[in-house]
Amino acid sequence: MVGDFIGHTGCRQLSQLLAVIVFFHSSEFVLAIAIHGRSKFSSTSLLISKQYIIAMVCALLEYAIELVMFPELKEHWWVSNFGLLLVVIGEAIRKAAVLTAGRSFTHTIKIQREQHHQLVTHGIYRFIRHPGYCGFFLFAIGTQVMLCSPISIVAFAVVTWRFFYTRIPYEEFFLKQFFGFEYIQYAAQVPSGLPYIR
Ligand SMILES: C[S@@+](CC[C@H](N)C(=O)[O-])C[C@H]1O[C@@H](n2cnc3c(N)ncnc32)[C@H](O)[C@@H]1O
Repeated sequence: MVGDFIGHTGCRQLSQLLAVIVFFHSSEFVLAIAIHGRSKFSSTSLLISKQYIIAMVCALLEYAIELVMFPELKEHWWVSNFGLLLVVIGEAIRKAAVLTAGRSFTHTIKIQREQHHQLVTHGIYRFIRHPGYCGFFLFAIGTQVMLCSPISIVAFAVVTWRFFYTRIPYEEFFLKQFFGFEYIQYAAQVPSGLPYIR
């Protein structure tokens, strides 16, 4: 019934979106529990905020309007498949970050150093200072490229970039307090992993 209304293209692109979103959030949740334990569980581990839901609803609205008014826009399969590739690369980078940093990777920014908190500079952190954010950035844009939604591609890129533009200096303020010169030296040598963020 719904399939008849949205057609083959809509069915495929929306089911791909649902699959990657469900995989992203459930794997973040499972990894958070595996690494930090059930006692540290909070809804933050699901990474679903009000702003995130609003962004996704707006993206779905754009998709629905374009699917009806400009259906040919959604038929650019090489664009859509490139979006899926971005999603997969983004996921791989992010999960590599979570697994490499282990207990040092928390979903909320630590403002006080905990005993187990070690500076991580190996694995993927040798090449990028913020692989978790870089991965999410690619993932978020990839979801909209996958849907061939031009407005949401730009909106998701701008909104996530702005979010990390303020979050990274805040996070690094505390990392410098925790690890001092070691972090300053590390930050001077390794790029953030996000465009135009030093
Ligand atoms: C959501 S994680 C994100 C980590 C990192 N910004 C990234 O994108 O992969 C945030 C927590 O990771 C910690 N953190 C960030 N970089 C770190 C590093 N290189 N070593 C240890 N802890 C780090 C911060 O103190 C913060 O509490």
